[in-house]
Amino acid sequence: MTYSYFKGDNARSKARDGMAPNKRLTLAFVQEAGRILLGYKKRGFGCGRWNGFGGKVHDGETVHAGAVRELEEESALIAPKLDKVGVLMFEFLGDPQLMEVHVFTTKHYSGTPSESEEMRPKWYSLEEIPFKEMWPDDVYWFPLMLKGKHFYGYFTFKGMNDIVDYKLREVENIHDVPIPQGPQDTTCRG
Ligand SMILES: CNc1ncnc2c1ncn2[C@@H]1O[C@H](COP(=O)(O)OP(=O)(O)OP(=O)(O)O)[C@@H](O)[C@H]1O
Repeated sequence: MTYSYFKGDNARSKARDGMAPNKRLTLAFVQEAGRILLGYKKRGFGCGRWNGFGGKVHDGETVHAGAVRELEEESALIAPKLDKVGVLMFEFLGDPQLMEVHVFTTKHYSGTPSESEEMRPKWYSLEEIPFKEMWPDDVYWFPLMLKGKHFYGYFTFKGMNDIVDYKLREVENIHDVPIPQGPQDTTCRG
């Protein structure tokens, strides 16, 4: 039996036999009264979409530390007190590796948003969030995040644009949510 353990965060992730460990990523949103900071992804995964700031958690780094680091690298904002509010799992049909995205928010930061090689930041009023130019899952869970709720979601994608199945629920405490390893949906999709 092969287990692979990750350091940090509340739960150890382990990979079942022969299964690739999840890709762990962060996603951080800075909010102010009536507005939210988004970044236009200039390259790589999600290129051409508006999103929060984040990226891969490094080996030996906690998820929280990864979120703080990525936010600073991509937006130049320093926010050491990010609150974890959500976990989003993404299955891309045909890919045995799940993406595990840890979502954070904060209203406390220092610095001025500035463009990085990866992201172009812009404040959006809460009425003008550009969902059509964002990942298609965002429109489902953003309302929970904006209401200050904790949430867990599992989205199954076909390609980069189509959600073929999803589950989303509000949770009492995001730190107690078990994180699946490997695709969970056993439905036959022909
Ligand atoms: C599928 N639906 C999705 N919905 C909302 N957000 C999504 C997402 N899928 C990925 N994300 C986020 O997109 C960023 C990618 O980051 P990504 O560029 O891969 O990471 P990182 O900066 O480490 O990359 P490089 O080192 O430049 O390769 C990262 O915040 C991640 O949470």
